[in-house]
Amino acid sequence: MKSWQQRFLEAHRLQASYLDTARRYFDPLARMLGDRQAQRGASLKVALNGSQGSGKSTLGDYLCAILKEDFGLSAVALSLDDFYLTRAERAVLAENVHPLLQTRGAPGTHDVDLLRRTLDTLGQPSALPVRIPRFDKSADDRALPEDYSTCQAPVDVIILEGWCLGARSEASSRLVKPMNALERDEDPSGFWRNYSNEQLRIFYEPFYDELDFWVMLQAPGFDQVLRWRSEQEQKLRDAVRGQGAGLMDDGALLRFVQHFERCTRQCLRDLPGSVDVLFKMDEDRRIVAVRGLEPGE
Ligand SMILES: Nc1ncnc2c1ncn2[C@@H]1O[C@H](COP(=O)(O)OP(=O)(O)OP(=O)(O)O)[C@@H](O)[C@H]1O
Repeated sequence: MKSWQQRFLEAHRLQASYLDTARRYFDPLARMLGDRQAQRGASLKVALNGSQGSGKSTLGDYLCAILKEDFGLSAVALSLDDFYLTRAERAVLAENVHPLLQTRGAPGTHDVDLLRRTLDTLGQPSALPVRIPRFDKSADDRALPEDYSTCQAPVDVIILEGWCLGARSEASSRLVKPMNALERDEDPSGFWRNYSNEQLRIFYEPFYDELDFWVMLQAPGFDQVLRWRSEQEQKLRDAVRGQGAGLMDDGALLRFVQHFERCTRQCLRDLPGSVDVLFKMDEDRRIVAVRGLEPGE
């Protein structure tokens, strides 16, 4: 095992078996990204979609590490979650558009313009390090600029991961029937989901055209997403050992996940056919099928 791999496993508290998966699937993906970047001769912007808890940020970090250590390329991984509108901006939307927009998550609660500017800046030579926004989930607000991370540009490979990255607007006829209790009880007129849908059409879809390469970690289904999310919540509870004020119980978690359900289901249904590389996963996050890439030995 290489020393950077050892550091990676320790930092992510992963079993060594992650490296078996990586050797077979993620190393060939890194090679592919390196080749694409060389062909472009400029920054390669990679989109990584996967439902909540599917392993996106872990994969993003792994790809950055291998691209740097084994391929000598500069790389950075960003999360769409770091580009949520501030709490105050969402309060204005909640007041003026729909109360559900106070909750971060659905399309319409990201600052797509800030995201686009950040990615562009990371692709251009710059004398000063580029500042990358960070969202503080415990405060439910964007962190102060002095707490942003920084990165030296230009970056060869920029990886952007997000659970709704790639979600597209739908025909309004598909929005009529509520998908869950949250939509039925808190958005009976459908105004919230139509607003979100319009945001996808106007802001997110044009942004997708600026991304060069698409990867998806496909969960086995939406029910699994809830299970993964509650596992994560349990780990957080264990980590804070009883001081878990602000952490969600099962009812709160179910309501929270319902904010994401429509887009997550849509991505699971529609994205697999259009991404460059697709990894299908089982409930233990084992890769059971792959498309768009020749697995290694
Ligand atoms: N290939 C894998 N095999 C086993 N466990 C994994 C794998 N990838 C990630 N994990 C574990 O799954 C959990 C979720 O991973 P991660 O945080 O990367 O997911 P995510 O998609 O970024 O989640 P979120 O959307 O909630 O931020 C972590 O505990 C991580 O260690």
